[in-house]
Amino acid sequence: MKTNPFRAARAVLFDLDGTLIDSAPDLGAAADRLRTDRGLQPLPLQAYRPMAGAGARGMLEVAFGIAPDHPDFPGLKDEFLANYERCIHDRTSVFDGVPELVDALTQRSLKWGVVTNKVTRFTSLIAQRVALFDSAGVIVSGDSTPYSKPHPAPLLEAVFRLGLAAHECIYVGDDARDIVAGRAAGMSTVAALYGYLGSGALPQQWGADAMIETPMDLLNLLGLD
Ligand SMILES: O=C(O)COP(=O)(O)O
Repeated sequence: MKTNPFRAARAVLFDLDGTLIDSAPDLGAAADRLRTDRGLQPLPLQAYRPMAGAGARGMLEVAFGIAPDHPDFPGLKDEFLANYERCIHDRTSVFDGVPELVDALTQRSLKWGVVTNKVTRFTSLIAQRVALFDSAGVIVSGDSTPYSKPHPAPLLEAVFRLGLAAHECIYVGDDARDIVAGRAAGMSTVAALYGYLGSGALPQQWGADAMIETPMDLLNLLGLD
């Protein structure tokens, strides 16, 4: 009989923005500041929220409707990142249920970690300020390897640092690119439906092995509830 990969897991790796932390209010505020500094009307947080998982690219797309190939993009991106650094933890919170989930994993001797596309400059500020991350076995950022998700390299780096094999790990994320990366790395994947998902996303079509409505649903999947 085939082993259930969720029940045989030895570690759970998580995406950061939209999966462990609700950073959309600060990301949106940093982008909206660019608008108000230019005399434009502020936009509501709901406009920014679905795109918060796409970092600067997503926020500038909402604030100004521009893509990375636009000539103004690099300058606006630098200004956005400076704004974000100033407000990075003002309104950001850990999603309800995440601390309990992480406690349950560590109590059952499962390792856990973070694989994010956020660059180290910001990931480390958040890790320093949020106690949850003290028990993380590994934190891999978007610039920790030459590639970022959907490339599997950051996930494989996390697996290597944990001293495990990819098939012993689960990857949980709220974006199609998380599921693509997890599958390419040879992990079982879980789509976090409570996250940002991306505008107009159809997570049922991402090819994830499972979907969860809340962080604590993961315990049931792992057979730990
Ligand atoms: O900042 C980003 O690009 C998104 O970060 P994430 O991978 O934790 O969702």
